[in-house]
Amino acid sequence: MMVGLSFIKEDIENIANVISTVLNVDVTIVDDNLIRIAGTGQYKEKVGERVSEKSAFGVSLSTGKSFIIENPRQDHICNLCEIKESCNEFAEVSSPIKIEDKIYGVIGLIAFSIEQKNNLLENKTKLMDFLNKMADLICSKILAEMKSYQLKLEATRLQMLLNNMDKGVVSIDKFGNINKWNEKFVQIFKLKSNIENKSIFKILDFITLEDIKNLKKHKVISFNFNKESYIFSGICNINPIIVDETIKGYVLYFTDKLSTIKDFNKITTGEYNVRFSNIIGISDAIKNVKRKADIASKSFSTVLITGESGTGKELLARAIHNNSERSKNSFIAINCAAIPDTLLESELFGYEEGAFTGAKKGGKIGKFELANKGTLFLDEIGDMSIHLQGKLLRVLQEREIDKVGGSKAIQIDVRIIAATNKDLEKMVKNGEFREDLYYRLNVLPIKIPPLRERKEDIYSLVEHIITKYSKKLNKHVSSIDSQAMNKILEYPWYGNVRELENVIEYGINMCNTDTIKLTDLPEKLKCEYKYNEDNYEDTITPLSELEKKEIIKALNKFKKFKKDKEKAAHALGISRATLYRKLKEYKIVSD
Ligand SMILES: Nc1ncnc2c1ncn2[C@@H]1O[C@H](COP(=O)(O)OP(=O)(O)OP(=O)(O)O)[C@@H](O)[C@H]1O
Repeated sequence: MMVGLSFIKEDIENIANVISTVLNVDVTIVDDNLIRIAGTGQYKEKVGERVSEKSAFGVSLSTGKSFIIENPRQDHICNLCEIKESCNEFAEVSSPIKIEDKIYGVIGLIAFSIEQKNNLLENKTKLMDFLNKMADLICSKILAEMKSYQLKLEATRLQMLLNNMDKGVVSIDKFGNINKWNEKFVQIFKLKSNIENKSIFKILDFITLEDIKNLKKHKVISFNFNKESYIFSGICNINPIIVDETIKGYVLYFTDKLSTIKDFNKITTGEYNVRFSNIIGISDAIKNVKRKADIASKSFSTVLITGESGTGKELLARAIHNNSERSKNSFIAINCAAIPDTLLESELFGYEEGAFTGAKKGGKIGKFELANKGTLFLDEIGDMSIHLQGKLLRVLQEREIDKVGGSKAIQIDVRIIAATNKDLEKMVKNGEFREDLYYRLNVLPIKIPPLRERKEDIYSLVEHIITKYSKKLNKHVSSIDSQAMNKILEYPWYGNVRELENVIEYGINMCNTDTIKLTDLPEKLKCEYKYNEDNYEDTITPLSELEKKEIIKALNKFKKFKKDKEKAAHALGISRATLYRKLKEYKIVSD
């Protein structure tokens, strides 16, 4: 502990003056380094100088004892003193300032006249008593200083800890008045002026007295903070400070919703961390796709990925994002086909509180806002209604969004990657897709060819999928035999890599050795099922085979949706019961 007499210099000077006035003698006080820190009379000039170790002060400091030198120069204590000969003192008292065993300094009283000497010696006992009291006073000042120094140190440590947190933190009293906060809090809410004692409800309007009133357990609030054109979407945790069963206030901490989502994504699945190296394939076609994607990742321009279902469009979009400068921010994906048009609008753009009946309290943050500074992946863009296409076009042109029920536009910085398995050009010709939007999206087009056009990729994909699913299913399958592999190579893979994954997953489940055999594969692969685009027009395909093919196509198309069978049956124009009967009839395995 670094506290010494010099910390309470002002108090020491006052005490020295008091003693001097009361006793009519000169007073000098030295610290534990024998530095004079206070002095009256002729010692005033000598403050700051060091006193000799061999002086009476030095002896008091080293022995912890009090002395009264009645006859300076003759007293045995003066024997060693270097300035003995020039000493003009008439008497001296020196008394150590002690707290337990630690000596902090010495108080000295000096008489420079016979009168002062008599004064000192006549009241010897009272004097020592008074000096001890003064020493005690100094000690209590030192202890108080130590305490406040410790508190200051503790407070600085705590503030440093708080400032180094990645969360914004603020503490308020039970009426909502701010008393402590960290730098991050000021940063995330862009606060400028001093906020001490200000009401949290005025600064952050998403928190109300109702939120904290009588709150005994912790509570979480999801919020959107909007200030000028700045948007911050986050999560606020409110924790009561309870001392002796009474609520004394609350500590609130704030986290960024994006980072929470990102952390969640990172934790729950490795898929979100896709790199180009995770896109498997050796064909020129896939190499070309990767080359274009690499270029796209270094640009801000909109990317349009086309390809049949299951070719890896989303995988590629994630890899582009992760390889781009935006990788530290969110990748938000939305499937435009999976959400009804009315809902899609609020999913994309969000809405303000009270925008319509049933609008949630606090409003809703749209995907565009969520993806701010990151990437928004608009999957199945071909399924977006003409009405929303218009709105999207405006966002792409203006780089700002209008929330439903919102009064002002919000600036956004989002990189768009769109994807579709539809022929957008054809849709444009048919008036189903806005031409202007098509050109806005198609800045950097990347087409992923279907798997059947790059069969050489199948080997490495199969190997990759076996490893992935073996691990996932906790099985020890490591290879596939040539008969099974040949069937896989022959199969047309309308569902592309997703279908290949399903088949291999099925095979691994069925397999009871370390090698997948033909018998482990689903029935659909074992029947003669040839697809030849060149002579497709001449070949007559039995109707049953066509039917089977369309059923498989429909199953694959709707596989990842809820109620997939119902959707497939609807698309095929048959009932669900008929679909199940046909699955049985054609021995189509489907989960
Ligand atoms: N080249 C590849 N390497 C490794 N895995 C792949 C590859 N292509 C696709 N996949 C895998 O296939 C599955 C389907 O991919 P993804 O969902 O990206 O396809 P998609 O084209 O977006 O499909 P849809 O159009 O139906 O949404 C995923 O599990 C993905 O990991």
